[in-house]
Amino acid sequence: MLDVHYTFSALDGTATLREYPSLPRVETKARTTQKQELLNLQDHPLLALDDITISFGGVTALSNVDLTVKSGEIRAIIGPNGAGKSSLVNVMCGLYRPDSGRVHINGHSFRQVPAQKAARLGIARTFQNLALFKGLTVLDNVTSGLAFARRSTFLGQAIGLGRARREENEARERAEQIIDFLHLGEVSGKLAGALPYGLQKRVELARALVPNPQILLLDEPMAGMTATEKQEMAGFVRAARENYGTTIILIEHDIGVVMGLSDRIAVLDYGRKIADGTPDEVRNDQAVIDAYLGIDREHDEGDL
Ligand SMILES: Nc1ncnc2c1ncn2[C@@H]1O[C@H](COP(=O)(O)OP(=O)(O)OP(=O)(O)O)[C@@H](O)[C@H]1O
Repeated sequence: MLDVHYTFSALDGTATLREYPSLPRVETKARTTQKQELLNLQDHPLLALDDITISFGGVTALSNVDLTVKSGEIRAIIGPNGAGKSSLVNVMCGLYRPDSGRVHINGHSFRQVPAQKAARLGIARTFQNLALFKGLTVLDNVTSGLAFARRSTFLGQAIGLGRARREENEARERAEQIIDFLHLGEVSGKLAGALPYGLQKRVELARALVPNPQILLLDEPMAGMTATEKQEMAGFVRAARENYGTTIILIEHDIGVVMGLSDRIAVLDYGRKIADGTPDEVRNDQAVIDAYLGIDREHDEGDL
């Protein structure tokens, strides 16, 4: 059962023990070396963002953001609307090129992650808005998640011979396994577009899981769901980590779900990372409380 209980009652103003202290801003080599040492201390994170800044016109969506993601953890990114969460995920998967900073994935370092190679780097993602093939069955949608992993040529696939036929069968088998895993067996032959919204979101999760990604980016996987659907989805996300060892990075607005599901949470506000730590650390962080409640500290000394 998920712990989805979250209140602001534990506001005792305790200073947050950040897991990774922020580094003094020292330019050039000294800073790079310090950063490297810090990264090494963190169990060799599977993914690390190093000093990412990106602007759109006059809007700075992300400002000097650092983030590490350890192998096998469930890592949430939260923050008010417009805080920069989607931009951060778009930088991780190569949709956005930051103005400065670097992305480190599994020993590779990029200014811009090559989006077309994201699958080969072990990254899969889901989108904020559903992006299913509504006129295809659930099974076909889930199988399509392996399209980039297959090695046979388009012509070979079209005429269904040799390696292409074998890959097709393997893809179906793998899709069926994931469909069972996510309890979608009963709707496997139905058109995705005809399913209730909550199930469509689960089909999206299935399609993202089918290539067995090392890192799964979930952009608001529970948006628009009922409380029960959210709990089910949270259970499946956790099960994916337990069963397949998938490292999960998720953006989610429902703080209760995030607190119960995540190992560590990074909080963004106006493009800056204002807190980073365990759910308990973040829950008690005054900057986080202020960001969410919109408190102006100079003018509000009273109790909450
Ligand atoms: N492609 C883009 N073009 C122009 N502005 C953008 C683009 N992507 C993001 N932004 C701007 O960057 C800022 C951060 O947006 P982003 O979508 O990353 O925030 P968010 O935290 O995901 O917000 P929400 O919770 O509302 O989805 C916003 O001001 C947004 O308008």
